[in-house]
Amino acid sequence: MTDGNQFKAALWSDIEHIYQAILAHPFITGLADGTLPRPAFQHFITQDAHYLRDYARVLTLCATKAAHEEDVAMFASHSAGAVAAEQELHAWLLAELGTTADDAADVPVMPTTLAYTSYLMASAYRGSYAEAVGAVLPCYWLYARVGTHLRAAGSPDPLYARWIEAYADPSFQDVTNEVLTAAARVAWESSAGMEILMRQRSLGAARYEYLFWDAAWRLEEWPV
Ligand SMILES: Cc1ncc(CO)c(N)n1
Repeated sequence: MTDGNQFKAALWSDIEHIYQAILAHPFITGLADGTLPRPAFQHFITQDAHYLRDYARVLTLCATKAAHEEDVAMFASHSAGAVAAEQELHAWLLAELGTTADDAADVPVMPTTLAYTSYLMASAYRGSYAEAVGAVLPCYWLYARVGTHLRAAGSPDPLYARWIEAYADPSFQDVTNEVLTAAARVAWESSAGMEILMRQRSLGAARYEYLFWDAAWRLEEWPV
């Protein structure tokens, strides 16, 4: 029931402090200035490859729940195309890091990765279309914003620069804008109560986005 632009502004104001915390995190500042230790980057890419497998499934659930056929097609295409492009990038980065996507797939899914993908799965399976969109929106939005922010300075490390380029790329900005448009429309078509649930799902996902960087920085493993 809220106007689209107003709703987008509300969603961003909910998560902006998390975006600022991400930009200030040593993982991100290290990507930009090239000081991020390679093991932390490898941990991140390895866990992100696990993440993307479930993320693709979650996007198909968004497609299934969508009310409008454009949204069905959009989420199905992101699940198949956009995620595949990221997996290709990851396979290339893993090769440059001296390993392979197959070997990375054998590394256990670490606690934060499991928590985040479980959160997305639960939001999409159990929630409404609005809640499912709320949960996936920060995945797009924060990466698009982080990529754009980092591109301004680039990175002296060629692998980190390549990663930054992928998310600053207009194609990633385009898919993000498509989902923002869908989010604004579903809010407009939803009740005030559902808008609140959608914003809660988005805030939770944004918190996991922060934790995901932090887990890589800490080289998180299962303590037991
Ligand atoms: C954890 C995470 N969030 C968002 C994206 C962007 O799709 C990604 N690759 N990984």
